[in-house]
Amino acid sequence: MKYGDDFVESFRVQGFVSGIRVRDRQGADAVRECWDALEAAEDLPANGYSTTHSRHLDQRFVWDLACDPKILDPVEALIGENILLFGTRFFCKYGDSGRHRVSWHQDLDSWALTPPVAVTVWYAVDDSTEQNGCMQVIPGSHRAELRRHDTTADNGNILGRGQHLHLTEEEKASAVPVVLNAGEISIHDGALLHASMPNLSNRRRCGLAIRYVPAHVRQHADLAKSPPSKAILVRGCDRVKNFGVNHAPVFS
Ligand SMILES: O=C(O)CCC(=O)C(=O)O
Ligand SMILES: [Fe+2]
Repeated sequence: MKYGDDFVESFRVQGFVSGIRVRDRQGADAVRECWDALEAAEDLPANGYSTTHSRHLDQRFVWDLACDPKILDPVEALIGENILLFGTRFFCKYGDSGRHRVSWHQDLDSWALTPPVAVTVWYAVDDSTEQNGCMQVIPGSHRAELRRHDTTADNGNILGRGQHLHLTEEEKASAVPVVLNAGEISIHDGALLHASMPNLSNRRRCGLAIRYVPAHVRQHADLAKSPPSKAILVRGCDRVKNFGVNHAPVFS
């Protein structure tokens, strides 16, 4: 099996994997063109960054990525065969602004999940490098407790609630960049400490975060800090229906 014990063990120890190619060059160009078109059609702000949520519900290219076996196969190896798509979000930082960034955080902080199990796939729409502000992660940090996040207003921080964590200098020094070519993904554990620094280049850096949970998790909607998820079954079966039944979008 392609995603066997070594793959799972590496994820268990490090809290992330990266460099998995899910679209060839032509396919990656097609995704980028779809994002370019969406950006233009909706006049998504180009004054530093743009971000938009849940576009798997109305954009076929996002839905197709979220259901692609090339993505679901490694996700299945990590969270099991019954998989709910929990959410999607574009994170796009434009060059030259040198200000917009994603603060240090753990994804699970917002979601009130029991058990706290979730993974985020980050699909590189553009090449993502240290110069244009690729994601940074702290390997192994997912094995500690979830931390209490501060929420300080800071309009350079792309995260909606301004949530952030203060890291020690030692922790920051252990961060590693997750460099990806367009068409590749990384996957990180919902408890992993991660961030991304400002885009100091003149090249856009767009990525699509795709979140998945196993069907057995429960969300305490009253405790969640972001809107409750309308999670959709994308592989396997859901016997418990903790999120109700949310239908897949239909595209004409
Ligand atoms: O795209 C980024 O810079 C950060 C993404 C992120 O925080 C996530 O995918 O969970
Ligand atoms: Fe995140």
